[in-house]
Order: sequence, then C-alpha cells, then structure tokens
Amino acid sequence: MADASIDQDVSIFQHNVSESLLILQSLRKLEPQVERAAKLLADALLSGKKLLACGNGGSAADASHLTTEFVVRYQADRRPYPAISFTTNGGDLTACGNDYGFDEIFARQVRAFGHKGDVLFAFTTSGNSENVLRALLTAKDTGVSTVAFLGRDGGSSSGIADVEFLVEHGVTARIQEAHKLLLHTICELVEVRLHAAANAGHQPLT
Ligand SMILES: O=C(CO)[C@@H](O)[C@H](O)[C@H](O)[C@H](O)COP(=O)(O)O
Ligand SMILES: [Zn+2]
Repeated sequence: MADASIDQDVSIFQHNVSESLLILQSLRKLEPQVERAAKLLADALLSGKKLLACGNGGSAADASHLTTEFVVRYQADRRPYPAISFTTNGGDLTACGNDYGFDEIFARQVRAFGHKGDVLFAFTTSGNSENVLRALLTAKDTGVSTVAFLGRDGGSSSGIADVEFLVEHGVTARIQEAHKLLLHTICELVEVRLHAAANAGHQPLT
C-alpha cells in the first residue's frame, strides 16, 4: 500500500511548484519598479549613502541577507558598501521592544542610523506589520528613500514607499520567495551600475 504521507508530500510539493511558477511569471510586470529600485540604491551608494533594511521572521532574514550582499558581495569582486539590517542587533531589539514596544523596534533604528539620501528596504508579506509600517513612515519623515516589498493586498503599508513591489498572493512563504528573486535581481542590477561607475573612475573598484 502506498504511504499516504509521502503521497501528500508530493502533492504539496507539486502544488507549491505550480503556485510558484505562476507567481514568478506575474513578477515580469514589476520590471519598471525593479529598474527604479536599482537606480535609487546605486545612486545612493555611489554618493556615499547607505542601505537600511527591516522585516519580521523570514523577512528579517531577507533583510539581513540583502545587506550582506552589499557589505560583502553579491557576484562581483568589488569594494564593500555600507548596509545595515535592523533585525540582527539583540541589544537594540530587546531594549527597544522592552522599553518602547515592539512596534518601535525598526523606527527607532531608522532614527538612529538613517540620514537623508539613505535607502530603506522594508519587507512585510501582509503589509500590516506595525513595526515595518512605522519604519516606512519614519524614513519618509527623515528624508530616507523607501522601497517596500509587500504581499497580499499591500495592507496598511501600501502607497507609502517611493518604490513598491506587491506580490498579490495569499501565502507568506510564496510571497517571501518572490521577494527573494526581486531582491537578488536588484542586487545584480546595482552591481552592474557600481561596476560601471568604478570603470568610469568615479569609485574605487575594491
Ligand atoms: O517566514 C515565515 C513564514 O514563511 C514567518 O516567520 C513570517 O515571516 C512571520 O510570521 C512574520 O511575522 C510575518 O510578518 P509579515 O511578513 O506579515 O510582516
Ligand atoms: Zn518563511
């Protein structure tokens, strides 16, 4: 007799692959936003500004994944660029959560580290995480440019950021996977721009 749990796993797997393919196809329409986000970030880095990033859970990991691509590298050997994920400093996160509330953990770091011309990449698959929403609003108040990676209907975070990516799907994991493709593509486009600037003598290559 067939093992029911294995059959079910295969079925879940096939379902997820099918869903993922549909979602990834739907991302093609976001190419203008991909180009705009890459230009925004490359221009900021080339003028000495920095990348900031935040998100909760899997999106916290995405925020930290993204900043590492710039502090270390994505594909090219090149100089490091300044990028800070607000999801990794246990002292800041616990003290701020404890003293001012979890909703403030990212906004406070935007106020601490954000300067005019920096760029904040904010990830929320529901669009409704209050701490991410407050980070976006604080960034706008501070003159920090914003790029929002959203899901579902965008929730309360929609319509705020300078560049917005909306993955219209109802499953958090699938949305996160789409966000990952978008952020990796932006990394690739930014590296092309950084490389071109270095070749033109505007920036050291390493
Ligand atoms: O990674 C996952 C689910 O795939 C979870 O950790 C997920 O990120 C968490 O539930 C988050 O708290 C969801 O927050 P958000 O994306 O709605 O802002
Ligand atoms: Zn996850």
